[in-house]
Amino acid sequence: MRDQPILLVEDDPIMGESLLQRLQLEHYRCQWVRDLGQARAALHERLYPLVLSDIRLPDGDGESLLAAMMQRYGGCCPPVVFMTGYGSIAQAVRLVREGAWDYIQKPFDVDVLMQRIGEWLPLCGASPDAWFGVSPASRALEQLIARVATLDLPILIHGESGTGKEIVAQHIHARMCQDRIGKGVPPLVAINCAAISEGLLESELFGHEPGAFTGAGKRHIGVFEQADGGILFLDEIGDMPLNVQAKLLRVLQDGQIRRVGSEKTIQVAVRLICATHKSLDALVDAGEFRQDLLFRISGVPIHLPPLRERQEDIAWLAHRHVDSLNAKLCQTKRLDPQFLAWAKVQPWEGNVRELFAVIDRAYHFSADCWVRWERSGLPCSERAHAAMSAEAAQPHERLDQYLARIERDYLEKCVSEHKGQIVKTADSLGISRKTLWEKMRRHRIKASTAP
Ligand SMILES: Nc1ncnc2c1ncn2[C@@H]1O[C@H](COP(=O)(O)OP(=O)(O)OP(=O)(O)O)[C@@H](O)[C@H]1O
Repeated sequence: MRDQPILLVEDDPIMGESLLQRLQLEHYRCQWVRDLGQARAALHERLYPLVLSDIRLPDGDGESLLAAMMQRYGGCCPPVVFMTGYGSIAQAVRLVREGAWDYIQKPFDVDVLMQRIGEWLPLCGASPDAWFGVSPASRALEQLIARVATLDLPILIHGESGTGKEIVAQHIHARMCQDRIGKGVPPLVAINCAAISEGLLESELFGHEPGAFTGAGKRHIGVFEQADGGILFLDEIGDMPLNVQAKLLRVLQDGQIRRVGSEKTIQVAVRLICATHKSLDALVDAGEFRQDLLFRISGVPIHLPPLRERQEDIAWLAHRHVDSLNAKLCQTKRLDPQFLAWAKVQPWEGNVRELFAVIDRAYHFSADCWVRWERSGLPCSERAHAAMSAEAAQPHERLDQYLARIERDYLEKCVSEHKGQIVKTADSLGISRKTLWEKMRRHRIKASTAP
């Protein structure tokens, strides 16, 4: 939980600085913004597990912040706690009634605030739980999937390539596993109907007996049997030939399969999730897809919008992907805000798959700690230039704060890598032990940061 930054909205420089330092001392990551406009921009970029905000801001107040958050996230609003002076307690109480998480009255003991943050954060599970995205469309999708994940209905997912259809199937499988803790892991078997030749698809689905056809030397267990008791994910179902569709329909009606070359029927219990990027209705009209099969497989139809229609997800997905690359490669790279401004206006025809591939390239080619659009190898349109200029006009973090943050992160990483051994850490950094101690004291880094 401490890996996710808390958003601090505070216009008073002394209060803001001291809260920032204290939060960092407690090993929380924190992003400090000074007004409502900056808070809105920050909330647009990523999802925070907790927002700690002054109730009175230079360009608005608690009501405007809460309204902006509600409008942005609907019922999935990240928890917000207001810091309020004596004169605005009535307002704070009203805000809690309207959906704020809590309030704390100024002046407060910072130790008490830290203790309460420690209590609030584990309760803030709703927001970091976002697994698909933070756009209203993604949050609505997550809610729908939460409702249908445990129902015994076939699911039909429609969406362009790279929108995350398989991710949805994996999530439903994970939910199924949670429900069956202690009873073994149910299988999840995926097959791409477009990638298998017409002659082999039937055998891949239902299996075959030895000698069933030329080249069928050994018995083969098909994916229906492999997925018995779990989930079968049939990707690109729109590409399934009509004769196989007829056999699939029979299996779905009876719950029984017959291996190719066998007379014996086998009962299977499989939760079916189908996916396609094509319009199955159009295929039905064209006589290329059976309408009765379409009725059977579309118990719950789910549409995944393309990434360009859920722009708010871009920054969230991009940050998550960089975080996972950092974790895998033990790096501390960050996304350049200009990258995000550029990314938001790209068409992303390959959707999330393309976004991740571009980030991979920019990440690996970056010469410093920044993941920049210039390293993506893609051109910059006029629209993207305009978006980047607008981003550049936003107020930025002060240089001294930025440098201090970078120094702290780097020292922490080095101390941890050297398992807290000061002599080795100082040697690796090319500084004296005394300098290292002083820096650690200034940044409140403990030698016990080591694992
Ligand atoms: N919401 C998401 N969160 C995290 N990763 C995602 C998300 N959506 C897609 N991805 C990533 O994008 C890539 C493509 O996802 P996935 O294979 O699920 O898409 P798809 O719609 O099934 O694509 P295709 O139709 O081409 O098979 C994968 O690397 C996946 O991890």
